[in-house]
Amino acid sequence: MKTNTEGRLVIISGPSGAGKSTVVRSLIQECPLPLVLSVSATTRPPRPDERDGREYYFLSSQQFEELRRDGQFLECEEVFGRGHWYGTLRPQVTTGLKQGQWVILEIDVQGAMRVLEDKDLQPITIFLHPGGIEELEQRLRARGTETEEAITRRLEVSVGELALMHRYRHEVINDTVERATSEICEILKSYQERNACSKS
Ligand SMILES: Nc1nc2c(ncn2[C@@H]2O[C@H](COP(=O)(O)OP(=O)(O)O)[C@@H](O)[C@H]2O)c(=O)[nH]1
Ligand SMILES: Nc1ncnc2c1ncn2[C@@H]1O[C@H](COP(=O)(O)OP(=O)(O)O)[C@@H](O)[C@H]1O
Repeated sequence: MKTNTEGRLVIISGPSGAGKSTVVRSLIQECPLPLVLSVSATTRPPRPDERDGREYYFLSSQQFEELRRDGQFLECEEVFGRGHWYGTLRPQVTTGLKQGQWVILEIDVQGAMRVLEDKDLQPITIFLHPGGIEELEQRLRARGTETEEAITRRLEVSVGELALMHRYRHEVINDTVERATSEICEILKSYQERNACSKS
């Protein structure tokens, strides 16, 4: 049983372009809980506005493989099947939880399913999506970070991801960043209250 001295694990998934990074950034700023983002490792190249250690730890395939062999990943996946690997670094999670933080994993659906296999972790699971494929496509294009081929691939993958939405405890529509942030914050606060009740 989790207690509120221990921190919680929070998984936020959703298709590429749903607004996960934007909403998570806003959540960490606005929500009065000790939230922290687990910074994943990836072999994909950084986008122009991304910094090593902030959005991701950007690693070579060899560095990633070494960490994998060393058991440093809680889970890792080749997302989008294009040779780019992503993984949750175990120390990011264990250190945060020990310090009483609520550690957010912004990870894909397959990675989330792997984390759910560990019955001790009891993550709060949230699926974020923009309400429609057309909106998703528009946001991906507006972000201007992907090639046409990458956008097509991401939209193809999103169909499979949306089909697994029912595996998440909460579904949140990112219509506006402010509203989605507020809804997720309320969801998380409801768990804090449950934790407090289970202590008495
Ligand atoms: N399994 C897993 N997926 C991750 C991890 N980090 C990021 N992802 C997912 O990888 C996918 C691609 O991320 P990214 O390249 O940043 O593109 P974006 O989602 O379009 O911003 C998204 O679904 C992320 O949630 C991780 O550590 N593990
Ligand atoms: N509620 C929203 N309404 C309109 N645009 C949004 C909204 N949330 C995010 N965006 C924009 O959509 C694009 C994708 O958001 P991003 O956070 O990068 O998505 P993800 O991390 O899920 O791939 C970005 O350009 C972002 O500014």
